[in-house]
Amino acid sequence: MNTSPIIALDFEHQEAALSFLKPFESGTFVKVGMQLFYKEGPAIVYHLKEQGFDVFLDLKLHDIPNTVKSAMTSLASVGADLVNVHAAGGSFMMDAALEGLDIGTAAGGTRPSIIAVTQLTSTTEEQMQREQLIQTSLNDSVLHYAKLAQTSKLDGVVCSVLEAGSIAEVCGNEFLKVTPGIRLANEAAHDQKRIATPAEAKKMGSTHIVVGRSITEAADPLAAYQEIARQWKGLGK
Ligand SMILES: O=C(O)c1cc(=O)[nH]c(=O)n1[C@@H]1O[C@H](COP(=O)(O)O)[C@@H](O)[C@H]1O
Repeated sequence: MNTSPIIALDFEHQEAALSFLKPFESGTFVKVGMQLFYKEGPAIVYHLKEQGFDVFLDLKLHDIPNTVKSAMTSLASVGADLVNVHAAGGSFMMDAALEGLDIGTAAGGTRPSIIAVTQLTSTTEEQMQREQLIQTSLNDSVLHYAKLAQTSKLDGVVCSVLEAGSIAEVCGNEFLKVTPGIRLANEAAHDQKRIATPAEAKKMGSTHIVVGRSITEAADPLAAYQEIARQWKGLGK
């Protein structure tokens, strides 16, 4: 899979997203999340694929197994390269998600990769313990979800850079560690709590980084993307 930084297209509508992407080469990896998908539907993914972009469709499914299975059957035909669910939906739900994707992938077509969100990068250990009543460390909770996702034969997880190393030790280097919460040094964290730089992500075992506002809100988004990609390739701090 394309290992370029994944740009989170958190825009209000298709025109804004496509106009933002004009300076970017085809082959760039982009993420369509809830905001854009709920507004534009599958058409936004068709447009991006037509223009040669790789697409992570980030809808974070979390429901009973039967519902997630049928939803994944529908999503399989949208044409995304990567989709996700919440690991907290449980192993039966993750099994069902994969089954649904297999059913929905047209004969001979390529099944999108599927990953599970562990603990959101906006969650701290203290908040997890207090609100979710999980009494382990945050790292252990993320690792537990990663093992559960791997047992369900998912392709990897969404986690923060801080947990990527221990997941690599337990689940292997091939298992995807897709890490949002990326910020350049001295940038505002906004609502993110478990953050790291692209260079740290590279060192600590991420397989992919997801970057939104550091690129989309930059004065020169292409230059910001190129600097992030340079650090991510191990070419700078
Ligand atoms: O699944 C995700 O992509 C995701 C999971 C997670 O734990 N944290 C997280 O930030 N994300 C997404 O990654 C993007 C991060 O955006 P920025 O904080 O602007 O870089 C957003 O589109 C989030 O929806």
